[in-house]
Amino acid sequence: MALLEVKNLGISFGGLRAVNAFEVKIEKGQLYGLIGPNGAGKTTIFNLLTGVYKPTEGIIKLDGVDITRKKAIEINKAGIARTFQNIRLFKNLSVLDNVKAGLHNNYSYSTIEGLLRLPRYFKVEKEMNEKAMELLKVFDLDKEAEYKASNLPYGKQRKLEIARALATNPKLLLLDEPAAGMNPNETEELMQTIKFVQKEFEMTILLIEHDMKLVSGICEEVTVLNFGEILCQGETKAVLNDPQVITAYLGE
Ligand SMILES: Nc1ncnc2c1ncn2[C@@H]1O[C@H](COP(=O)(O)OP(=O)(O)OP(=O)(O)O)[C@@H](O)[C@H]1O
Repeated sequence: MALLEVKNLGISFGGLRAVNAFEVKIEKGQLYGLIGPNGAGKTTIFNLLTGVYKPTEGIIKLDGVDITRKKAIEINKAGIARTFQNIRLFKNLSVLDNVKAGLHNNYSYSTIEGLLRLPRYFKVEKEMNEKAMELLKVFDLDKEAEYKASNLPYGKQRKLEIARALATNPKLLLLDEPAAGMNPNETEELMQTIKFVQKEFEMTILLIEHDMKLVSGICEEVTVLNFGEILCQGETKAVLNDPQVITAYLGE
């Protein structure tokens, strides 16, 4: 059974058909790419998968469970986490607290336990600190744990966003243009990090990306969208060499 199975997904905004008949099957542990020109509908698909938008039609199944009409918070709890095209960190919180914010899905104490600083509060806080530091180490951000998130350089802010998404303990991680605004060295490092997350966390990852080096370097399969429709889908190398894709998208 595929971890993510999407059938006949569509959404219209007024007269605009932003996504039409979108289908995909992503297996557990796969690294999958979603590509296409600006305005093709990629981010809209992420918004549909995460419950930000409700589809006009179609079915979304995560691990066999229909999550199509669930609320965003329920979908996150069911196991889908994401990062955004424009970084959305808690800028004034520390790097550590940003990751801890993601951990609240899985660690909790009651308001009373928190207010009265009961033993459970200290136990849970200690566990959360340890877990958050573990995650920060993975991303080589542990030395900056106490920095304000907004003071991190751009490439590190992007990594922190991924760390925070992983803190929610997802089954599926959605990355929206993770390499946007990065220089080639940062992109290269990010590619290694994404591969590492896939292996180390046995994570299933769906990413939107314009950087073809990144896509061909790490994605096993891709779907190319064009005007909201699937143009081509399958093994990355074959898709990127498809004449239709080259003409419509790569422009070569
Ligand atoms: N809330 C909305 N209301 C109206 N139109 C929308 C809405 N969200 C997206 N669209 C439209 O849907 C189409 C697809 O947009 P989308 O942002 O998904 O494209 P994209 O492939 O992610 O593009 P990019 O690579 O530029 O981020 C665009 O024409 C966009 O203007």
